Amino acid sequence: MTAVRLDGTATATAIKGELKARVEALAARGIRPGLGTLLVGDDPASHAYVAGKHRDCREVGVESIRVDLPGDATEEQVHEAIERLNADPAVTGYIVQLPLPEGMDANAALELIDPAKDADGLHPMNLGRLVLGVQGELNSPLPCTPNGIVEMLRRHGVDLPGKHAVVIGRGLTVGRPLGLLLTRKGIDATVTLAHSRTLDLREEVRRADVVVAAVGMPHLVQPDWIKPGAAVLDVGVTRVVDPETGKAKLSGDIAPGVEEVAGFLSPNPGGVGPMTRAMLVANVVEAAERAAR
Ligand SMILES: Nc1nc(=O)c2c([nH]1)NC[C@@H]1CN(c3ccc(C(=O)N[C@@H](CCC(=O)O)C(=O)O)cc3)C=[N+]21
Repeated sequence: MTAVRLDGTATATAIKGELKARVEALAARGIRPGLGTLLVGDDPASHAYVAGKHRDCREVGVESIRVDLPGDATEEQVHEAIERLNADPAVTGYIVQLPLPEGMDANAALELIDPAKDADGLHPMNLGRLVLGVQGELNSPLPCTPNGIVEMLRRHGVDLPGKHAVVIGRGLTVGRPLGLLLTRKGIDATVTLAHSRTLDLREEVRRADVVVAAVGMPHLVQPDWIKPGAAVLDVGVTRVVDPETGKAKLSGDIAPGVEEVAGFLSPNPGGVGPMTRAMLVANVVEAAERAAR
């Protein structure tokens, strides 16, 4: 048996097509959504991610505004850049690309974002609304990766109500908010949020109907951990240098062979990454629609 592929690239393309129509409807009313990105430093992975976000915007007809600061920028300069993005009327939504350089306080930066322009859904007010809105009734932007995961499962008909989801990783951008989203009324999964101190991770994963691995430990999840037919989503990425060739390649958290046991598999790359970017554009379009009402 081979798992059905949860194709994030194709799903994201479909979502972007739907967003393009909504952007055209806004344009007809004279409204132009614009995504800003603030990137500090020269991490090559972060540069590649940000470039992808601008490419997505172009495809959908959303304006994009790029602010890059050098790696030795001071915290004050970063905060000033955030204030300028808050004030710029062309920027209807924006993100502060994480991680910030060592020693810089990411939480302090996130708190400065105007919650109405928070395209990542990571401002404390929007995270608070995610906690408060048990039924999703508060209409606030959702963190892009969790939202992309749920949307991918929904579009592939993966059944969630009452099912047991094991999320591995408790980070700010994936695991922690995903646990909240999956337990929302209407989604209704039963969630185990596992992490580096979980005692018997294999046993937890064995009981899962849905497994989301977002830790950044290459090939952590093995085929004999998977309940036959489970949906498995690979979110973590690690750059692994091949000792023989010296070349870096990307490795996910899911080991080869899992596709023989799982019912659905979201690969990495080509899975949750493109979905994350599509949901970012969706947040910007939704914020513009919300502001227009
Ligand atoms: N404020 C903030 N918001 C984020 O959403 C955020 C962040 N910081 N920091 C880093 C992580 C990582 N992230 C990815 C997004 C897309 C791909 C993606 O599209 N990956 C492609 C491959 C792209 C490539 O090859 O470089 C794929 O999976 O197929 C990957 C990773 C967003 N993040």
